[in-house]
Amino acid sequence: MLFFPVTPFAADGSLDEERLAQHIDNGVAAGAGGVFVACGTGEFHALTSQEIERATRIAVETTAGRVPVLAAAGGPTPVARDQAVRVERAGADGILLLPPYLVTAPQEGLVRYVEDVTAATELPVVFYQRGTARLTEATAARLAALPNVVGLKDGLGDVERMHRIVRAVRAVPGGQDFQFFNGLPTAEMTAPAYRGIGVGLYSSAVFAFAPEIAQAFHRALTDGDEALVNTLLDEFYAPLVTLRDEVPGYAVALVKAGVTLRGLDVGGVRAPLIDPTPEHVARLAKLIDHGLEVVAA
Ligand SMILES: O=C([O-])C(=O)C[C@H](O)[C@@H](O)C(=O)[O-]
Repeated sequence: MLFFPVTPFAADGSLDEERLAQHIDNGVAAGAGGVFVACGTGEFHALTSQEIERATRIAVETTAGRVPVLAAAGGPTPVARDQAVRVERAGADGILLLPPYLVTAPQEGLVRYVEDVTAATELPVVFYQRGTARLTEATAARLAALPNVVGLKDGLGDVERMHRIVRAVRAVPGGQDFQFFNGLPTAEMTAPAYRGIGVGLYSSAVFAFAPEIAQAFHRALTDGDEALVNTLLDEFYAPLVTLRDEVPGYAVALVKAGVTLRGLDVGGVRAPLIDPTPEHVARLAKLIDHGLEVVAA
């Protein structure tokens, strides 16, 4: 299970370091195989580079070598290069590189962006295609051939594009070792389809607040327990996605509310996201209770 922790904020809006350490420790104890700190679920878009470095250091200290830690870098090229240097200095094992935003770049420019950022670090890098960064299979194969690019995480949900990318990268020498991740919001919902195109790894935001449910789903999918996969999709994940889709940004805000519901107060989200309404939190609480009942049965 790949764990994408939230970033807790204190009442004054600052990074709550103690709670971040506790949250990460809880996730590792619950069986996380890797920690991706300060990424999408961790409100990368709302953090300063100093906070990203600090959060990475906390993740490294808390995990203490038990599992690898990857941290985010992204945005404008110089900022992303600086963040790459910072997370390397903080002890991360790898980087999740988020794309530049506000621009639609040509394929050549995306390659140049990844080259420029990866040149600032020795760390292995996973590129996250989402938003306006949409790779062709030829570009993906070029990225996969770069010395420290080890993986591609997909946040677009264009299955045909991703299928073409997987096939193109796998066909080049060394491409068999390249890692693909399903990084869509509430990735379990698309996990069966992505397995079908050779993308077995996925990031689970649900793991952050209901590791029991995320683990049970992952086991059921791996073991071919279709009945449990379908029950969890129908009775937990699909209604969760319905709730998530009612307000933009809930893919993150609901996760944070879920962590607080499970007993660790991680505070609210930073603008421009908004916290779920009390009615939505109550719906989330019910869903979590039901999901836990299903996996305990
Ligand atoms: O960068 C991120 O935080 C993600 O993409 C991870 C999420 O875990 C996403 O896959 C989800 O919502 O399940």
